[in-house]
Amino acid sequence: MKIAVIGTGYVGLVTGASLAHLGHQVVCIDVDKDKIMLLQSGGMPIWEPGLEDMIRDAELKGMLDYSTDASAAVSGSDAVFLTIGTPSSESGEADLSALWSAVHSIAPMLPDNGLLIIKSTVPSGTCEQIESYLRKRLPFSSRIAVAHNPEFLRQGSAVRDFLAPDRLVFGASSPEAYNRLEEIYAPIKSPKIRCGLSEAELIKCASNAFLAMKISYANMMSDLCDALGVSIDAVVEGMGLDRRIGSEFLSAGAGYGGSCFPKDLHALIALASREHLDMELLKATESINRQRIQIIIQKLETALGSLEDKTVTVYGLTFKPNTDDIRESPALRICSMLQEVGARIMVYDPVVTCLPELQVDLTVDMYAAATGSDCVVIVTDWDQFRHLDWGRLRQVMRSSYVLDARNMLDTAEMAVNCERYGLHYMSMGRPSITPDCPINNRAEMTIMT
Ligand SMILES: NC(=O)C1=CN([C@@H]2O[C@H](COP(=O)(O)OP(=O)(O)OC[C@H]3O[C@@H](n4cnc5c(N)ncnc54)[C@H](O)[C@@H]3O)[C@@H](O)[C@H]2O)C=CC1
Ligand SMILES: O=C(O)[C@H]1O[C@H](OP(=O)(O)OP(=O)(O)OC[C@H]2O[C@@H](n3ccc(=O)[nH]c3=O)[C@H](O)[C@@H]2O)[C@H](O)[C@@H](O)[C@@H]1O
Repeated sequence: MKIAVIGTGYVGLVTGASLAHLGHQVVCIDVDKDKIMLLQSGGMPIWEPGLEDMIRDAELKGMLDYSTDASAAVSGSDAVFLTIGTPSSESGEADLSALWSAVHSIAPMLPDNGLLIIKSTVPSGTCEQIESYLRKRLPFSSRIAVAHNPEFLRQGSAVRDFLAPDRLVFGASSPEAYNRLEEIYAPIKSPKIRCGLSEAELIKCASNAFLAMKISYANMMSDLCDALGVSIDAVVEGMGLDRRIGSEFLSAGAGYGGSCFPKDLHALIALASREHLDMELLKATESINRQRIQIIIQKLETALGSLEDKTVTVYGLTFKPNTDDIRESPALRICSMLQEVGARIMVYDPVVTCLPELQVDLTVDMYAAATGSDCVVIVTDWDQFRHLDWGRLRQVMRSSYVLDARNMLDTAEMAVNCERYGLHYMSMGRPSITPDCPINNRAEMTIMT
């Protein structure tokens, strides 16, 4: 099929490349001329595992192209995907201005029998409004269909998630639209759900809100674990084995960030408030998430005393590992709060190596970033932090504290490192480890099969 993808960001580029990989002829379109020029000249605007190889392969086969001009690609298309950003507005509602601007500009280009597929995350009711706009605007509107096909990929595993999703959601109001979506995704064998436009929109927002709520639940429990001296690891492992609960998205730590959970929660709360509904559970989810940063600062102050004039090393800037995205990253909030309390900050991230707007020392070497430091705080769980040379780290540091704000390190291994190198290891909802205090055995759980 001939497919135009409008909006070549994280979702648009992955969607375009994956659809080309599945055998469709795809043109990715964006208003950002620099981005399109970069792609046309073989560059990559984002860093996402597996994406570049798939793009090069599709380009070689002549299945993937880029343009700033939507007209030819849209008018000759069997389907147009809209993958435009829907950020938070000041009121918390989704800002749909860029999406509507694209709808207005491509409406006259849509072919008779065309299919416009909204992939952006939008509040319930948006796609019906787009459909009725097109009906009024276009002469042959009865034969143009609108569909909503929300995207559930995660950054860092976007290609895998796109090609093997847990489910595909097809929201539409005509059999033709469902059938075309089935054709587009025919090679993907995941369960396919057919529903109305508004139901599809709500499936997406409710799913993100539920996942965020699960994370905040784990974080709330980790605070209780800290107070009781109990290990959150054993608690969530024991909870997660209950299939009704499941073990994913129960990792306690610095809280969720990224371009989606925070803004999708705001948008859902704002949508409900228009209907005079107070989404208390979601408000509590947000509040618990906000408190994570304060809790991290308190842990540092308990260990080091006043942070004024202390040097703190922040490991990880991105909102999660395996992406270069720093949108709404907890690390940025930790850096600004550390600055507020007068600490000097040194930062290392494996991918983000330059960020002029952040007034901190950013180095490209993990150990250089820790030199003279009073505490290393792991904020993003990049795999390479699992393989740190703890002896070398302790040698370059001024003091001996490590705060693992993602609970990514194995406590038994850290007990050995603490004893060997004189480190003090802290984490979130797990007993601290000091050089002279071996691991608390209550934290260990053995699963007998
Ligand atoms: N980032 C993610 O992991 C996921 C995002 N989503 C949703 O997908 C949507 C897109 O998100 P991202 O890809 O992260 O956004 P993004 O900000 O990375 O990309 C959006 C792109 O649209 C372009 N654009 C804006 N107006 C345009 C227009 N009129 N014509 C052509 N291009 C235009 C921008 O220049 C930008 O390149 C959002 O609704 C988001 O909530 C859904 C699932 C996952
Ligand atoms: O709508 C979206 O944009 C996407 O939002 C999330 O994907 P993403 O934000 O890319 O990444 P996640 O893996 O969900 O992580 C989000 C944040 O939660 C944090 N997190 C995740 C899991 C966990 O157990 N604990 C935790 O703190 C991560 O560190 C990260 O900051 C959803 O997982 C995707 O299904 C959805 O498509």
